[in-house]
Amino acid sequence: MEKDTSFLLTGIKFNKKRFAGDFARFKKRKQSNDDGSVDDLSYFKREDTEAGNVVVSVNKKRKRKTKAERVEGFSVFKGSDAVPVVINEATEQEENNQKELNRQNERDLRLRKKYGIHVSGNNVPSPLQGFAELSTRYGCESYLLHNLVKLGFKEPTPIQRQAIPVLLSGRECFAKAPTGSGKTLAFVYPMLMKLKQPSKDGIRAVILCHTRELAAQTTRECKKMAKGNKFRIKLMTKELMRNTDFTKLPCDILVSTPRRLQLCICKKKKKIDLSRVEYLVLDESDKLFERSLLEQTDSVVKACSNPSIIRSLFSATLPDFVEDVARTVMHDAVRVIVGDKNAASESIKQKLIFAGSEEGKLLALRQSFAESLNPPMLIFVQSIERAEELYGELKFDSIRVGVIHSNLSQEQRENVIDDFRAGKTWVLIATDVLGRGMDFKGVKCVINYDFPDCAASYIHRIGRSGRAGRIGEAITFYTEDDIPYLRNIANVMIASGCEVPSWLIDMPKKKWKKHYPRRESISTKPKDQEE
Ligand SMILES: Nc1ncnc2c1ncn2[C@@H]1O[C@H](COP(=O)(O)OP(=O)(O)OP(=O)(O)O)[C@@H](O)[C@H]1O
Repeated sequence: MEKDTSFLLTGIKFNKKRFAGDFARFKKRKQSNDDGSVDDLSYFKREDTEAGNVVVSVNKKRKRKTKAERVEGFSVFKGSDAVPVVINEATEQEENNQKELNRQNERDLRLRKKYGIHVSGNNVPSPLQGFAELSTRYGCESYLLHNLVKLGFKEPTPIQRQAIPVLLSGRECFAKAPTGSGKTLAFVYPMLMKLKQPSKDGIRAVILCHTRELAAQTTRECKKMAKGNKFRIKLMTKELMRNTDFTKLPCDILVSTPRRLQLCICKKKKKIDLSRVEYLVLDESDKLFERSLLEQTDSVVKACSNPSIIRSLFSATLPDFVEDVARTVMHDAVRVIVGDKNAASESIKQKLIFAGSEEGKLLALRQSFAESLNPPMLIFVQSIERAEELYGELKFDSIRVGVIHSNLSQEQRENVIDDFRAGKTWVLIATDVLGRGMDFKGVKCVINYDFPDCAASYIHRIGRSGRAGRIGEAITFYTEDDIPYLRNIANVMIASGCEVPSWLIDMPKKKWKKHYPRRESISTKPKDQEE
């Protein structure tokens, strides 16, 4: 007797030759249900009735397939005296299953409503009621649960409640949830659960991040979550690119920027092979689909050619064009949206301040430092040049200030981040290189010294504060040049539950193209005295 189908055949005589077609179909279906869930293994349950008859009951989650499957299943038992009994009991069982399914759907709806989760897609798996279900529903290994406890995570965040079961069910997914709401864990955790053990079968999972800083942070987070297992989790550094024979690289999870990975794909010799990648995550996916990164991202997506790959897209902003592009490559994906589509995190207090001129901005900034400096604090400007100018102005004030932008070397960038994390620097001036994804837990205030270039950029920048449910503050300076775009920020503020003055709501809407106006220099020193 075949091991796979033993539960179907016990106690009856089965002519395998005659019913080869049916047999093959059952076998095939069993193999395709490979999400490892307890439910799926018991897709067909064999139950012995008191009369010794065999009843085939169908798992509630596959209800839509029930009818067709049952009819085919019965053909297997043709000629058996027990058939009429089976039909009645099976019908009753089916009704019970339907009732249970309805109850489960109602529970799911209630839970999703409670946590502001919106889903679309076929047969979306139930959200998690708590982390304990990772073990009861999905057989999560205990070391992973221990790591959650060590990290101090008691309850899943809304995105974790829904995205984790989706990915564990082997479904592709695009997810949008507010900044600081735990999206990293939502994609790393199911990846670790599905990979199970380290293996030497080449690179099995890839996480793409738009900047080196975010890639480094994500690698660190992965390692924390995987502690206790010997997964090889690698960050694609310059050194790794230069000195590695990728045909021999032992690696389970690779974290990289698209540019670096593309260079390794295009190498002439010892190039990287991504054809066995089982999981691909595009973090900050809308950024990865922007023109500047699209070609590189596309090369990586193409190189991950495993037909059974599970891809997922995560971001706090998910414009329609990203969904449209994603839909062309993803199969039967589930869409998970937490909160309002164009909202910032609700735990951030948002303020707009009219500064009049460039000089006015600097005065307002110094005045706010004098009144109350609430470090650590991030200040965003629109260009590398302006970041250096502002740094030049503030570095002699009695505050500890740092600056970061893409013209610094990798080592300088790492040092600046380390100093900021360690509290050696109180105020960090940054371009949009730090605008997304970076998790500086304690940041209490973000200042948009220069108006952001689009609504998404605003949402991500201010989302560096108010993370993991903490209270944050965001102040945005604006000048005459920015006034036409104020209404767009007002829309985000309204969607995030902030109060907005009526004059702002009455302003006309303006289609927001990339807004980087020419601004006067920040520097107050005469040109000939600048260093
Ligand atoms: N279940 C949880 N309970 C408490 N804190 C959590 C939980 N999950 C994650 N966190 C913490 O929340 C913070 C934000 O998480 P993360 O960086 O993943 O946010 P994000 O949603 O990816 O934000 P962004 O959109 O800005 O990239 C981190 O410090 C993380 O450790």
